[in-house]
Amino acid sequence: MLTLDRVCFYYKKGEPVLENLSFTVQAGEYAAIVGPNGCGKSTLAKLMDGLLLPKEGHVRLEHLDTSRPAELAQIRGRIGFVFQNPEDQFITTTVMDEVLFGLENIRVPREEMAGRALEALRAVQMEEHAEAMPHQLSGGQKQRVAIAAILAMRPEIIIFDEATSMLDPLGRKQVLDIMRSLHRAGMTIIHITHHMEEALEAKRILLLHEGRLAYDGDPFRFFDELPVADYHLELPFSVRVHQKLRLEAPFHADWKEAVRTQWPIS
Ligand SMILES: Nc1ncnc2c1ncn2[C@@H]1O[C@H](COP(=O)(O)OP(=O)(O)OP(=O)(O)O)[C@@H](O)[C@H]1O
Repeated sequence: MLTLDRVCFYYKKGEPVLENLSFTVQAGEYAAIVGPNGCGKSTLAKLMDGLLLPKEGHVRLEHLDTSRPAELAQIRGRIGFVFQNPEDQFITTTVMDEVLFGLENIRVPREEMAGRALEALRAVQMEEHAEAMPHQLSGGQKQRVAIAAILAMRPEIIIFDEATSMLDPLGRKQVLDIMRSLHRAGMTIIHITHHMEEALEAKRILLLHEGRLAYDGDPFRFFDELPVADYHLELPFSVRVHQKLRLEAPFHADWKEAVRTQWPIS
């Protein structure tokens, strides 16, 4: 359970980015965090992972608190972070080394390392590329390697911060499929995204607006009841079709009635 308790954050005093933010993400949840550009989504993600510390309030993973230096490393070990640009994370020369590097950092016993790395590469269908150079892979493959490097460390929560935004449709689909299957396997997924189609995948949507939570709940109610355009967000295609059909439903009802009166079944 990851809890934000009255979190306030600013980069520059007097210019708050997040104000008095409180919510809890339960183990096994799949939550999307959405909001207009610059509303503080990435800042929130970094606070959740302990990359940034709140100016006021607390971020806790169960009883561990990011503001206690002795507990921060434990929290960071239990939460994985996938960035927008996987290349920012690559520092070694092969895919396998990239995954092993993370394991070395968290001091996994040497005899366990190769097995864990292979298992993680298999989970993202990249084991055949273990000896490839990361920089020669496609965008989607690079992001899958970045995910494997995180998976090998066996986190409980993975935060995807705009992790699909640089990918082509196929790469995006592959990463979304991985997120879905990780969620099915019990992993807690926090997905920060601009893409409302992707947000629809989540079971819960949190909308950030002007440093506060403007919505926290079901994705269907979110798209149905909220003036989504007011937040500079686009409705997913499927929701637009659904709303259009619903608007036209009276016409269809009349049409059926007209058919029934014109050609009554005797
Ligand atoms: N390192 C930084 N130093 C100073 N200000 C920053 C820094 N990082 C972000 N900001 C500012 O904090 C605010 C929130 O930024 P953040 O990147 O968290 O928003 P976001 O919702 O993720 O944006 P986007 O959707 O454009 O990625 C913005 O006004 C941004 O300019």
